[in-house]
Amino acid sequence: MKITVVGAGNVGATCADVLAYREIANEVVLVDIKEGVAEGKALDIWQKAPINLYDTRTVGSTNDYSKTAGSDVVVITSGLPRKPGMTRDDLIETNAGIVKSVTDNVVKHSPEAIIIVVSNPLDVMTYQAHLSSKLPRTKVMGMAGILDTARYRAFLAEALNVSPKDIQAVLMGGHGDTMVPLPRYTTVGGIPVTELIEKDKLDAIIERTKTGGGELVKLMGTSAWYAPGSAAAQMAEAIVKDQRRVFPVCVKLEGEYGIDNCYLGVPVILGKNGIEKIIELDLNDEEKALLNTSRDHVKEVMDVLDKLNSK
Ligand SMILES: NC(=O)c1ccc[n+]([C@@H]2O[C@H](COP(=O)([O-])OP(=O)(O)OC[C@H]3O[C@@H](n4cnc5c(N)ncnc54)[C@H](O)[C@@H]3O)[C@@H](O)[C@H]2O)c1
Ligand SMILES: O=C(O)C[C@H](O)C(=O)O
Repeated sequence: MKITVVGAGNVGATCADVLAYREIANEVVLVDIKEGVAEGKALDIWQKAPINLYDTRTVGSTNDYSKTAGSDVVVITSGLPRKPGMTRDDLIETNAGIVKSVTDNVVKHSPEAIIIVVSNPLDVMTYQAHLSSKLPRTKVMGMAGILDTARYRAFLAEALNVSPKDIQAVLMGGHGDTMVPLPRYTTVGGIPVTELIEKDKLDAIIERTKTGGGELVKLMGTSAWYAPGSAAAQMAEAIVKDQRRVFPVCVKLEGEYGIDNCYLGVPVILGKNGIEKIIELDLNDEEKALLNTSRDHVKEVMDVLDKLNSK
């Protein structure tokens, strides 16, 4: 199996490292536009192999997509990260151009690849990759839900003083402040979370989750990479190993949840064909209203992208 990661910055290099040391693929190709950076990071990861004991080959490339040919999965992380004071949507103009050109190159050399988009604004960059690649919606998806649920699970584990391994959760909607964590679908070792934590504490955790990306941007001056890179690698693993894992993933909705032509995070089964199935939960009125608010926001940003593309 061969996986390409485009963008050898913080998220891309972390993702490539996880793919390599966990031996998720035989070959990982890292691509960047900055001369030598991808080659250097790929070499550094390869030199870690004798220490951490793995045999995944890591290859770097400065914008030479012939090295990516025949990839099974391509993770797109190229693009600007936000700085303090910015929203993810502020990145749209620059990152749309980058995602468009990268996707064109990816598809030329790996027409069968499944594409996982990470660049922000996530839902709309997934739309851009879908437009550029012309691939079916099952093969173009965005990573955000695994990261957002991981933040929610980590905060809950801390509050309850339990292992994060035992917290299961579903989160839906766009990757922004309108995301929709679902306490009704959150369990701790099988026990509904609402039986273990007071409502005000849970509400505070939900609010912290919604702004979890911004919390890190404020602390570091740029956005997060360890959890995002690992989350993208986990999606690639589910695909190349045909694991049929159930994850929240950004996908184009075509009528599911009563929503049409919008890229939103929903629970799916992820396997060798990409999105194997979209799982439709029976949401209550309050949850549906929150999801529709999230849809409205993403649709507005999709419209901005359509206008940029028609210039
Ligand atoms: N979906 C999510 O949950 C999530 C999480 C974290 C970061 N992100 C997003 O991922 C993106 C990358 O974040 P980062 O922290 O790794 O940024 P970074 O600046 O560390 O890395 C980005 C890399 O992309 C490269 N690049 C730019 N244009 C390119 C092109 N045309 N071809 C190839 N490479 C190109 C840059 O040279 C740089 O090395 C940002 O847009 C960020 O907002 C998304
Ligand atoms: O917050 C950001 O800008 C990056 C990413 O979307 C995140 O949630 O960490």
